[in-house]
Amino acid sequence: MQTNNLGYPRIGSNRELKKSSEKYWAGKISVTELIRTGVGIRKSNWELQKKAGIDLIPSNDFSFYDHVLDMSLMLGAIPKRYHKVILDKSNSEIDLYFAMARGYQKNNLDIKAMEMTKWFDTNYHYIVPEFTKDQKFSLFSTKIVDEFLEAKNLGIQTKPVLIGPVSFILLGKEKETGFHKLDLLKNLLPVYIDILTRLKEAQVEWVQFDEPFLGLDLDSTAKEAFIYAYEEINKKFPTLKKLVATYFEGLRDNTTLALSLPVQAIHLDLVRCPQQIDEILQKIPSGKKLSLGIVDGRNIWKNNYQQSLKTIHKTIEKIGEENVMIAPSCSLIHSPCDLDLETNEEILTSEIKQWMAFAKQKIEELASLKKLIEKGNSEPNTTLLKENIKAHRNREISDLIHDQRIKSKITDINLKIKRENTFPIRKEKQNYILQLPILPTTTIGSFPQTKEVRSWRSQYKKKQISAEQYEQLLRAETEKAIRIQEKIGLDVLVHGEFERNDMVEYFGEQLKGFVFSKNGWVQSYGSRCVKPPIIYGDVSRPEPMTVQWSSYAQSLTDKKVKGMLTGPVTILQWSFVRNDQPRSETCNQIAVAIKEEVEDLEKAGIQIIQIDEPAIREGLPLRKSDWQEYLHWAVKSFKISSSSVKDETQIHTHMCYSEFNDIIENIAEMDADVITIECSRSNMELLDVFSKFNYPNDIGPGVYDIHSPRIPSKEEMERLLDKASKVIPVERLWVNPDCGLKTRNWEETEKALKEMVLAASEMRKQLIM
Ligand SMILES: CN1c2c(nc(N)[nH]c2=O)NC[C@@H]1CNc1ccc(C(=O)N[C@@H](CCC(=O)N[C@@H](CCC(=O)N[C@@H](CCC(=O)O)C(=O)O)C(=O)O)C(=O)O)cc1
Ligand SMILES: N[C@@H](CCS)C(=O)O
Ligand SMILES: [Zn+2]
Repeated sequence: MQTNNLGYPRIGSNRELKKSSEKYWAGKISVTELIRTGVGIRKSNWELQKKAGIDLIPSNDFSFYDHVLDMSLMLGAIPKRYHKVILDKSNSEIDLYFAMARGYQKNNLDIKAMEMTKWFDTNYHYIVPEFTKDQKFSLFSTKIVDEFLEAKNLGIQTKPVLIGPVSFILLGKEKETGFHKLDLLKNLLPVYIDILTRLKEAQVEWVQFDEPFLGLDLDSTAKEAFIYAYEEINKKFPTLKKLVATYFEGLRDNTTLALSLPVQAIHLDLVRCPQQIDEILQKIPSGKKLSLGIVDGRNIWKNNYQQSLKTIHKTIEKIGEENVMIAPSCSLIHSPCDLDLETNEEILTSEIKQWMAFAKQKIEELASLKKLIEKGNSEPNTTLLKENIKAHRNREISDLIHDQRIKSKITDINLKIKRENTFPIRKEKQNYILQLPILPTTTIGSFPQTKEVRSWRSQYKKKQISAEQYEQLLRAETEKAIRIQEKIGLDVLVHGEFERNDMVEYFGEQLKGFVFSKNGWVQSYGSRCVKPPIIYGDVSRPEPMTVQWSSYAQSLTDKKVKGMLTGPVTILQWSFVRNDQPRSETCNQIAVAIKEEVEDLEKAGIQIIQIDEPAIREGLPLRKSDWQEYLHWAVKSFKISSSSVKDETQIHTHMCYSEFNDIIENIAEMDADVITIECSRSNMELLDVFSKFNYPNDIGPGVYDIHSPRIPSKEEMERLLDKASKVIPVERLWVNPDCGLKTRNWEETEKALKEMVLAASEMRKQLIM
């Protein structure tokens, strides 16, 4: 039996990659230094896995920004607009790469970044490959071969990882009409053959092809594409060991297809879909290897050895030990690096820590399971097993987890899940109270999280400044934000969220049932990381969480200040969630906590409250047949949090990164008085579905992209508003950016918002004429 890893976190255990990349972008270090950081991270990752005893160690799992973008570069899928970047001789391959990821504004060039979207149902974002009708592919980057040789020079034989040809195409977007992206497969395969030829020459033994789409609903064209692609590859490389990795879902109706592919091994996600193993074992052709994804790559809980051993033994019995690999369920890029770095008892107590495993510990778990299989119950293996059983038993009976009062709150039949009156009645009452102009202007909540703001928090956490000093600094920053918003002329103000390290972590820190890591960073996109809170027990709200900030901001101005909360589904989705009860139950508990906060904000006189739910779409199961069950509890949780206010209180929600076509009815069912959405990058196309469905409530389509430092002009926003007003009646339109402004600086923010307010007033004038 072999241990197999699908991918290791590439940010470095102290976020070395983030720090280095940001310095490189700021011109503070050279390309050589940046590359050196990459070399260091790869070396340490490979050595760690080798030392732990992993048999199949991945290479090419490192990326300077995103592994899908790496593939586009490798395959020469470089959109024409970036070709000018290569023509500038002072630029290297990595500058072209970053231009595609982040846009390029230099030397009289102004090129927008490629689109970014969510990686399946995770909080990781990838750069979307772009395809044209006459798309050509050719080997552009040899990174995969170079990194294999780099490891080999260190004496480590690795298994290069790449995205399989079908998933690569399915991840991309057709930038023109008149063709189907899978038509491109025939042109793409010769480049895969070229890469595999070079890898074979370099004496690669195993190659991992990631094909996560095998876990999704596939039409017949996609199914045929899988067969065609792997038959073509196998014709050329019959003896090269090919492992097709599936993850994030079970194979279900694609089982026969996946097992029929002419490859030596298939990887299964047995955490998401443990039950698939029985069908697979019945259908697997003899001699094919199975990689059992039994260690959870998406969560931080310790593996249950007894359960894993049962699955491994069952598989060995059926297909023989020589055909079995054990692995994490998916790449470990979704796990934080190393639990051993969590040494602060005040942040993470040893009682809870003993229930957990980060990436390094998951690697060690695989090695331990292998020992337990190979050497049976002899010492020291019995100790390994006993310790694991003890940790699980300790968690099961811990007093920290269960709270009967919380359990009864969520089953309370008096819990309101519907507003008192319908939207038209509420709107009339809100108009009367709020007295807002037509096309009201607002922002999504956060204002620049400057270096200073972050360093105050860091000093406060390190006890270098007192709680009073920290609060005073944040109050001053909040007042500054209020004055700036007043000067710009926005209609509905926000307090700016300066007190928040992150829109989820901040709430987690104040809720019971959550713990935190100090260094448990996970890549979100490029150099941006998040530190997901860990939900270990029943969730409740001991005290108000945001009321003092919203009330303070409201006390500074006559304009309305919007209260700002993160919704239950987003808190759930962007946390590591307990695995001892259904997610829906945890979500309901968070919903009750948010409801209590909403009620306290209302009592404190806050008349507009926004409950952000940017992750509601991301949480949608990958298989359509599972959608309704999820949507039922997700929407209900939002409604629990938002329905107990009076008609006059205006509830907003905000969603970014969302493709609403499939779920528009459920969005309508959430019944927020106002929804703000990301829209500018799609040129308002996202609004079509709201219009087609006759979405009944108010909408604020984002009129500019906050991910870019570019300042939008008044005219371009007017054009977008004009376009929006053709599909949504102006009485129901709001004017706002796409998302929060925390990643921008003040200069960009002020300039862009001034233009936005001017665009709105221009539109109002035209309406009067
Ligand atoms: C809206 N988005 C979010 C997602 N998920 C979340 N959990 N939160 C989100 O907001 N998913 C979808 C999108 C993804 N977008 C982003 C955007 C920006 C970031 C980001 O900027 N991340 C920061 C880390 C933010 C944070 O937690 N900051 C902390 C700690 C800051 C820190 O590094 N401190 C230093 C010391 C600093 C000093 O002394 O000057 C340290 O601890 O070493 C804070 O502000 O306190 C990032 O840096 O990557 C993420 C996702
Ligand atoms: N209120 C949050 C939402 C981000 S999705 C912000 O403005 O950053
Ligand atoms: Zn957003």
